[in-house]
Amino acid sequence: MKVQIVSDKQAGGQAGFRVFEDALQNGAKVLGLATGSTPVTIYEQLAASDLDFSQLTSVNLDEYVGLNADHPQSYHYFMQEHLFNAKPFAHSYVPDGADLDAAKATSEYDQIIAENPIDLQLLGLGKNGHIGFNEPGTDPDSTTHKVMLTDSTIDANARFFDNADEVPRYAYSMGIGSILKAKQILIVAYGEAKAAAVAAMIQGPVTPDVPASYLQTHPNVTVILDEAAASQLD
Ligand SMILES: N[C@@H]1[C@@H](O)[C@H](O)[C@@H](COP(=O)(O)O)O[C@@H]1O
Repeated sequence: MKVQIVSDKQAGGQAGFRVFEDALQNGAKVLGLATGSTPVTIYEQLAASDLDFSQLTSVNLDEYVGLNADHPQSYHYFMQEHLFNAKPFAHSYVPDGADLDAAKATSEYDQIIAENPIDLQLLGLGKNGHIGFNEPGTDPDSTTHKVMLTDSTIDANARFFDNADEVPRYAYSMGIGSILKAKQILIVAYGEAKAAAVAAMIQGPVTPDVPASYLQTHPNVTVILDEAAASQLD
């Protein structure tokens, strides 16, 4: 894993932007995208750049089950606001949270990933070491699946909703196995609250207790951290 430590989120946005720029220069055609607060500064840089995504495909990691694409807290809506309005792709895929038939929604998404192998996958990191919505205990070979969110993830995401009762209890998420198939992975984390998960991801054992630790098994991972997120590394 290549670890890059930056001063703050703005510098992280620039560093992340350069990883995208290099990937595009090297011919990347399919970008795996993520939501959450962490990628926002990268999307600001991408949106303001002269990079052209109009011939590319994006594939997002996850979506809440039960939210329509036009719900302001859906990940569809987030992507529209933070990137796609400014930089439309030829095709953008996000799991269909409005489809309550989990077997159908997840198998259709696996088909999309199979047809669009991901060149660069962007990831944020959950405080409990989750990636996408792959909570601790998830099978490392998992493909797209329906996830019951943990209380810690519901609490962490409650800030985006009027109250915790409104946070959906389930999500569709690409699996750890799907994520590890990407040719290149960029994972970003900021702040003290992520420090323990960062140390476990990079220096701990590879274990289902820390889904992000499986990134140690991937040959091309870049990690961007601010100093607070890096503070528990040896
Ligand atoms: N499903 C998302 C993850 O993809 C994200 O990485 C994580 C961290 O979010 P944040 O970047 O806001 O800290 O939260 C959510 O659970």
